[in-house]
Amino acid sequence: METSSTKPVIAVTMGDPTGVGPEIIAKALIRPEVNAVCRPLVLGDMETLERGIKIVGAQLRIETMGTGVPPEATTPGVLYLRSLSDLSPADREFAKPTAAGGEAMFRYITEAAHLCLSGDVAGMATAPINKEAMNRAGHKYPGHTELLAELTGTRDFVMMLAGDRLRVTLVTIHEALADVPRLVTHDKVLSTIRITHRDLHRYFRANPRIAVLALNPHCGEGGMFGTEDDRIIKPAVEAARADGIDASGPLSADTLFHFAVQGDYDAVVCMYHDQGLIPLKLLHFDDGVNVTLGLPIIRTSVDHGTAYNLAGKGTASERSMVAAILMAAEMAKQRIETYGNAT
Ligand SMILES: NC(=O)c1ccc[n+]([C@@H]2O[C@H](COP(=O)([O-])OP(=O)(O)OC[C@H]3O[C@@H](n4cnc5c(N)ncnc54)[C@H](O)[C@@H]3O)[C@@H](O)[C@H]2O)c1
Ligand SMILES: N[C@H](C(=O)O)[C@H](O)COP(=O)(O)O
Repeated sequence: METSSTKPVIAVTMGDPTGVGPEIIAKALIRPEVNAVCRPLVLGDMETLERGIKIVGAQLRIETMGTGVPPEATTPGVLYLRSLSDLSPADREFAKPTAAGGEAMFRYITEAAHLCLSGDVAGMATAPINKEAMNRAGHKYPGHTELLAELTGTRDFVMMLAGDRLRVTLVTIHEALADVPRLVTHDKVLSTIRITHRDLHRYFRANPRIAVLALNPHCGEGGMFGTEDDRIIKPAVEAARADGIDASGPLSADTLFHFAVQGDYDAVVCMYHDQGLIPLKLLHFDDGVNVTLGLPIIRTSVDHGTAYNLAGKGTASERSMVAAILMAAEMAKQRIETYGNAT
């Protein structure tokens, strides 16, 4: 069990074996700032990780662990691995994800979640997966977020993408744009605001200032460009304010981010995926972190995908992977200090 005196163990899932995950993990795990604050335990495939280490030229050797976690005094230059697959060369061909690879991705994620729930590790950080391949393996989830919500029995959860100048949370995630107006309901907006407030308060700052975006241009212009802002979003913000949450909105999305990055808000609640992720990745593509709020476990992730055009070249940036691991370790430290344990 984690205690405040030890560096937290963070499970790092390898993700898609045909993407850049193994390479950015190898690059991240030789970074001194990572090993200074946590003990990474990689969940993945031995041969795929060996290949990633070789491609990036990292001074790392793999030490496999059937059970257990890395020792409190980890050895520099060691990648501690729980090997959970034995993929064939055909399933490890760059940029050609397969169903067997999708099954392996699913296994890495589920094992990491179980280790978090049992308290064996303090949190998890995920490398990118190919959702379509995981679906081809029979696991019908839009991504990690929904799978982890099911594994942890979480009904209300929120995707947050965070950098040091901007944090966005999403009312709707991987939905067709045509479906968004129907999915932006009073309860969903209010629940997103509440979870954003609760977890920002828990992990990042007291009484966070939360901006809530309008769905329509210029907040619907009095109904000329849509009525969801007045009819649905405004009452939800009012209900959040009645809870004592410092929420403002609905606010016009085209100008709000200018003020948010100046520090006027601690988070921006966005109505749909690209409304929030375009400005976030414009500003923080290199160092942004995807955090799943509302779960009983700590989960962070890179803010990018499998980068197939870079897979095997050793050129993909590890900065977001590093930021995700560091954020998971910081959140775990906060939790251990507050509650005595990380789960
Ligand atoms: N966290 C995740 O699991 C996650 C996130 C987004 C997309 N995906 C999946 O990844 C696959 C490809 O998606 P996509 O092409 O839309 O997005 P992508 O992020 O893989 O690629 C978009 C662009 O960003 C570049 N890029 C991505 N990561 C980079 C890095 N670390 N360093 C340098 N450049 C980087 C890529 O080279 C590409 O030019 C899809 O299957 C998608 O579902 C997974
Ligand atoms: N929407 C995320 C992004 O653009 O980075 C990404 O698809 C990850 O989703 P999951 O963490 O649920 O796989």
